[in-house]
Amino acid sequence: MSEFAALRSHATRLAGSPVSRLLQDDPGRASRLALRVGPLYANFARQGFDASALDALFVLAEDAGFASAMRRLLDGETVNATEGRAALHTALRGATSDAPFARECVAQAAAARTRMAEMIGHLAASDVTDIVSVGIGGSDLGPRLVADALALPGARFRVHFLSNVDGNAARRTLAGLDPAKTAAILISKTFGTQETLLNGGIVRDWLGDAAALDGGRVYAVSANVERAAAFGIAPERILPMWDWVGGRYSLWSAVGFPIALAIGMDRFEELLAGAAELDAHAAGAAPRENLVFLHALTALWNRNALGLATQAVLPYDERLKLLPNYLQQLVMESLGKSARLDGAPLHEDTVPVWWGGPGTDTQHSFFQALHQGTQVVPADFIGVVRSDDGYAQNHRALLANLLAQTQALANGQASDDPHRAYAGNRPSTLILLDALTPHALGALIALYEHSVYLQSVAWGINAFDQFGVELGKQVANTLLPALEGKARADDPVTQALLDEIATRG
Ligand SMILES: O=P(O)(O)OC[C@H]1O[C@](O)(CO)[C@@H](O)[C@@H]1O
Repeated sequence: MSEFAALRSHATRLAGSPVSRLLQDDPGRASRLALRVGPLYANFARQGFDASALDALFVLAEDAGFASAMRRLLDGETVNATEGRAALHTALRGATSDAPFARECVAQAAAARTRMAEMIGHLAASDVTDIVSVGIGGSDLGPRLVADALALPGARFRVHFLSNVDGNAARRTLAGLDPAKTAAILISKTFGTQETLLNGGIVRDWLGDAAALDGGRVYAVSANVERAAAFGIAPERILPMWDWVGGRYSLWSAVGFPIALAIGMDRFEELLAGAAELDAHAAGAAPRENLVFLHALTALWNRNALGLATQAVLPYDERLKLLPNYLQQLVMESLGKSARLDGAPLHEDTVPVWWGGPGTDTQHSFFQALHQGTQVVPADFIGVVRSDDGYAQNHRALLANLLAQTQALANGQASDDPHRAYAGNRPSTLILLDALTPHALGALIALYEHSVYLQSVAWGINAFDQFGVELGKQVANTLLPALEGKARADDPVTQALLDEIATRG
């Protein structure tokens, strides 16, 4: 029997044992299924596995080679086999390997940070007050999340993010900004992304003569210096990216330039240190004490043993409201695959659909479905123990709601009235940050990065390519002439739609 089949037989055995019963039968469960790593605490006691199912999960971890896979990642081996590359985002935040290539990458990352700090100093000495960061996907979501989560009132720079090719995004972003006090950063690993080039052009034109102030107010972060230079950005204002870092794993690199501008270089370094703490833990902790292993195994349990098709992420902190958006790319672009590394088809389901939003708002939108819908949705609840917002009563209410929801989802409540009955047994993991510091956020994001990687290892897929997004881009390019009326679409439905647009346009 395969490890996955073994998991399913445990799920069948446990079908009549809801989480509330597992907790009754095993009073030590609430504390035994909890782990702490630095600023993170995670409790898995409300997930549906018992001790022997957990044993089976750790057999899977052993057979899939979780520990050696972590080592291969950190040592810079070619874990992105379909593109023949390493995925050394860990080298951006600390020296966790003695492998020569990994050490060389650590040095390159440090040199880029030094240049970035110099640029920040230069901007700080200017009269620039606002920064427009132009990028999309991995060149946007991470910086946007972290800047939004950690920027403090009264920061030296206001940082704005522009991603969508919809011109309304540019119009809204630039409204109210003064070109004489604004600098722009174009972030694109390839410097070939349609959205970023179009929006970058809009911002450059909007800056007008101001673009040349202070020796140049348009910066780039890219692995393609030639294309960035052809766009008109001087090489001394181009920070590097490398093919050994995937876009969605790149916020720790110079892609984090807007983060460092928003929160300061010192706090950016703290963010990296938090991630490095998780890197060391993931690579060094024993399997049973390894938070990353347990998080990944829980995801595999819910997906492959229980067959649950979606996963919610519910941050109970307004500052983390963009975390679900960020995780959607990290998880679904990494794990949305149907072919194994060797090209063979997969016989297990891979990524569930990730979705979510911040509590308590979402309690008043989609939580009804979590409590009484016919689909069981496992959830990661994320809370912050200490808050410095100055509203202690609100914070207690926030935490009370967080704890109440996880409890109600797990335990349910019987009623003779089916409309008022709660089935319970809805799995969740509760992750608590001591406080929302750069260090803790770095650790949290690294936890998800490594959990995603280990899930890919269990499924035998590549977490670091994204060929699935290419076809749509190619088709869109072929349709540009059709939208100008200069060509016809090959596809009859698309042509009918083009005709409709032409009639109404
Ligand atoms: O940084 P680039 O090259 O502009 O790419 C942006 C994003 O586009 C994608 O290729 C597809 O969404 C992502 O993987 C990437 O993060």
